[in-house]
Amino acid sequence: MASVLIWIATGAVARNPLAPAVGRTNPLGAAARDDVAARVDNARFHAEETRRSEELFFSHAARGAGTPPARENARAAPHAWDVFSFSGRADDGLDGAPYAPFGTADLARASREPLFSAEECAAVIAEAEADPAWRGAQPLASYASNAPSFRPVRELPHAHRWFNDRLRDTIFPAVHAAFAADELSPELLRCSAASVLRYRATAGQTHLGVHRDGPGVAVTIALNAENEYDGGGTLIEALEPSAQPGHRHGVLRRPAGHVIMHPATVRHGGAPITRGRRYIFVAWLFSAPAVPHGHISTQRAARFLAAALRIAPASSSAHRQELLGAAADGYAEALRMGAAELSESAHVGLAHALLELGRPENVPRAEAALREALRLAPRSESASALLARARAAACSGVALDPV
Ligand SMILES: O=C(O)CCC(=O)C(=O)O
Ligand SMILES: [Fe+2]
Repeated sequence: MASVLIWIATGAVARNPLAPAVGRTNPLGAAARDDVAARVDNARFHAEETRRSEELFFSHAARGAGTPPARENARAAPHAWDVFSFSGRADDGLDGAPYAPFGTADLARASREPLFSAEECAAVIAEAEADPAWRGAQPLASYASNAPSFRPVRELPHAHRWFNDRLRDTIFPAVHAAFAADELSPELLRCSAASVLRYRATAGQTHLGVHRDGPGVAVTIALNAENEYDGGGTLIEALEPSAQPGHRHGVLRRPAGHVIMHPATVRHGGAPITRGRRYIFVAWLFSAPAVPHGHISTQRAARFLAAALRIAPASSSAHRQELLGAAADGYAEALRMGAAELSESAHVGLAHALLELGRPENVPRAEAALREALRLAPRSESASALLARARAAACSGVALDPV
């Protein structure tokens, strides 16, 4: 599901967007809502997410007025960053244009010096490895089929404390310094989730397909030495054809303690490793005041679609059709809320829901949505696959076969 905004492995979307509907007799009652109601629901959802993040992770909001800024900025300044830029060609479809609040030079950043010592990185790995409770990626996400296993940092008490201190004295200031946007000032930044990831060649956990997270900033800390694995690194799709120095075929690879940051919504992935293990620490940050309406509505629609797809099409279940209708309405809402500025996901989701509904009259609308998705992301595999299915359905002129 490379093009769907799913934060795998990480719990960055730990809260269920359907949550506001829980407790109602008909959870679909909230599906067909007007945009004003949607905005109110989304704002409430975002406020809850912000509060949850403040409980789990350091933030200046939670610190309380008057607390001395211990070690503030001790490590953050002034690190040099390699800067990777958007192509500026909005029609090249490989993230040709930045999303607010980012600028054209904000495709990615990679540190020129380590921000963390090899010892503190090794301590994070040691704690994660001390207990074998690693988790696997969501099997449903097709881009995650060879994905690394992961441990949320909240399960690792020492790493959690370490990370909270580093958010304050290193990471928040570094993000602000690197991206220079008022919306990303340390006071406004929050962390939605953070995990240790482990790629392991012998276990077939070799790579993470291209996807989008977000919105916000993804911060990736390399935890182990580069000579402990072959291949690997953070793949930034839009960099692949680029002549900018400092990457190889779009892959940013750095020694332990270094940091790679990018707007979480740029199409990116984990490049395949062919030997050894690669450990990284990934944190997803967001700006507290901005309610990402398009994103929240997309996630909500995705839940309806996922619930529908868990019901066998052959059952001809009315509930399945109802869920698909709610998903299509939800994606349409997301598009009205600006979802397409962040991602092709809402177009892909809309088309998917329409095709699953199995009514020939929906096929042209699905095709139009998919053409738009492919304009935004020509390499989206899910959009291409669905477009082929829509065309086959249009030719046959009969109700669609279920996938
Ligand atoms: O392996 C990497 O550098 C990318 C990881 C990633 O994109 C993710 O965990 O969402
Ligand atoms: Fe990611």
